[in-house]
Amino acid sequence: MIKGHVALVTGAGSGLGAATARHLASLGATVACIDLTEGAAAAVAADIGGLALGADVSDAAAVEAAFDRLLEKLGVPRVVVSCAGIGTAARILPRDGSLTIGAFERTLRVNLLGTYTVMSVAARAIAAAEPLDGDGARGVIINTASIAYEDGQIGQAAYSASKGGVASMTLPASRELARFGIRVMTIAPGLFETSMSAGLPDDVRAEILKAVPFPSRMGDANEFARLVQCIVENPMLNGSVIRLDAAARMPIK
Ligand SMILES: NC(=O)c1ccc[n+]([C@@H]2O[C@H](COP(=O)([O-])OP(=O)(O)OC[C@H]3O[C@@H](n4cnc5c(N)ncnc54)[C@H](O)[C@@H]3O)[C@@H](O)[C@H]2O)c1
Ligand SMILES: C[C@]12CC(=O)[C@H]3[C@@H](CCC4=CC(=O)CC[C@@]43C)[C@@H]1CC[C@@H]2C(=O)CO
Repeated sequence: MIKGHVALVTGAGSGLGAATARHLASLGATVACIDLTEGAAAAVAADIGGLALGADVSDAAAVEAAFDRLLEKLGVPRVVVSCAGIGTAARILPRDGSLTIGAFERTLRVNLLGTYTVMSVAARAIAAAEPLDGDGARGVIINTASIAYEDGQIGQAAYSASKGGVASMTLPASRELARFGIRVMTIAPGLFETSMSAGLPDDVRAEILKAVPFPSRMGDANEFARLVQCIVENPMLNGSVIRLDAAARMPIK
């Protein structure tokens, strides 16, 4: 379902998404790269002979328009990987007494609604495509949560809620889309070396790394991409959330 097929990666302009787009291309897929930062998506797409699409995944109309262009240019993607997301630091009761409801809403809109929107638009197209094998497989959708969905730290209520929603969608989505031959899986990464984690203060990063048993280091984005490949290539992986975290359990803050 990779070599000779079309794949779609959101958040492909950076980090885990960019590594995944590159890896799928190296395995013979033609990859559409969606990102809010179209220039970043274009740089990756240019490197891998793919298609760059600028879209805000929290904007359903923008996602549909991007997907229409994808269908026109490349055809139906059989592998869809949602990496687009934001890391939000927002306490419920910040010291300045402000309310952080706007930060919560934005985080949920991008990380949860955006993931649902891409999954919905993609599933509609994949369900109408021809089956690829004797099982009747038509495609696989891989979403990205975070170990924060289970080990959320102080200041991560919004982020953890958004990732908890992504994780919780996995089983019902896989159950519903099974009849169309579409698998749904979620990866919950620990701490990986990307632009997003670069925003971690050094003391916070050091505390998190102390809680990473082995290998006690930040993950490499290519290690995330290799798990995507494993999921695509193993048809028995469906409806599950896989923690990719070196046995990490994040500390309280
Ligand atoms: N890096 C980590 O340690 C880590 C750990 C756990 C989970 N994650 C998750 O992995 C995913 C990828 O994160 P990353 O570390 O590669 O971050 P990153 O910031 O390097 O890449 C995220 C990409 O998503 C894009 N994006 C953000 N909002 C968007 C939107 N509304 N529409 C379209 N594109 C949008 C950004 O422009 C960026 O290119 C995110 O969902 C993140 O929450 C990351
Ligand atoms: C998202 C994640 C954990 C966090 O909450 C941080 C984020 C990087 C930017 C941040 C700086 C802070 O001072 C507060 C925390 C946070 C929002 C981290 C990037 C990846 C981390 C993750 O998801 C671990 O699984």
